[in-house]
Amino acid sequence: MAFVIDGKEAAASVISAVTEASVSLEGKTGIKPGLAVVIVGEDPASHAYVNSKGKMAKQCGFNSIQHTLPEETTQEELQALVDTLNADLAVHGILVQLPLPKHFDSDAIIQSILPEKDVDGLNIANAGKIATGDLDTGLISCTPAGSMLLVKRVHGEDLSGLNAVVIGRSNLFGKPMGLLLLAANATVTMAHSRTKDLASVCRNADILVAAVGRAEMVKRDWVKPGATVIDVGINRVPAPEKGEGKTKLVGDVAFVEASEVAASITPVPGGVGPMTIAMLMANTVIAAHRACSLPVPKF
Ligand SMILES: Nc1nc2c(c(=O)[nH]1)N[C@@H](CN(C=O)c1ccc(C(=O)N[C@@H](CCC(=O)O)C(=O)O)cc1)CN2
Repeated sequence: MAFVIDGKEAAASVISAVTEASVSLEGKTGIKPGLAVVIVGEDPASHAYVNSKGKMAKQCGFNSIQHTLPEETTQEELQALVDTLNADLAVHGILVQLPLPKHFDSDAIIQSILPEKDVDGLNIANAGKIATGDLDTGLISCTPAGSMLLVKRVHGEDLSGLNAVVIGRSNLFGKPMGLLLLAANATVTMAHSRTKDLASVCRNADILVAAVGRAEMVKRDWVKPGATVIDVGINRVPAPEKGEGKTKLVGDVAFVEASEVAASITPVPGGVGPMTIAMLMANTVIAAHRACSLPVPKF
């Protein structure tokens, strides 16, 4: 059976280092890292994530600011809020919770966040830095950064000689994840819905990263014996075994089957998910250090 990579424990250790850096920054400068989280509309899952971010920010000693806007907010109103937060010197990190309601041009909003405050790492300037191999001066998007931290816990910093396959090519995850694996010297294949014989491509992976958004799509025979499997999927599916109408979370990997073949694997829940919020806190404390012209902590 595979070793289960504990994302909660890894996230707790990042949070403890972030808290130490935040307390030390405040001690030196009197400045607390400021994180502004903006949410528009009523989506309950998004509200739950935003509440967790607010709680975690407070736990890290940050100044946590939440802006909750109604569903009928216009593009111009949201843009005006982002512009105000961009200009606010007490705000070091800005995050707009996604997805935004359908009437928004999300990309225009995300791209208008100042790159140095873009703690989600979704801005073209930050994405471009990863693409050019500069991992030190920008902000790296949280889920890929957290996934890499878990990969490095297993394999160390240098992935030379290892084949990595990323299933999924989104701007939010797949592309930056592929680039981070490449920057760590892995030989990277980006696979997606149009890839021919996906199962055999995946079977070649020493590191298999699944981000397809389809419940338990990656089966036992997709996994190379001894591989490391990182499951980025969060899918809510019916769980009749828990009672009528009940649901449960599963990843993009059939966990039990894959665990019989892999050497290490992340669970869902409790794997990559908690790392997303931990890396958001890490990016905020990094942004605050840069704003104070102090050397940035490493996580
Ligand atoms: N602006 C952003 N929007 C969204 C992001 C993001 O990174 N930035 N990611 C997701 C949602 N998300 C954070 O916002 C997020 C999703 C899941 C988890 C998590 O810890 N999941 C747990 C399970 C939680 C549960 O029981 O429901 C786990 O996997 O263990 C954290 C953050 C979309 N929007």
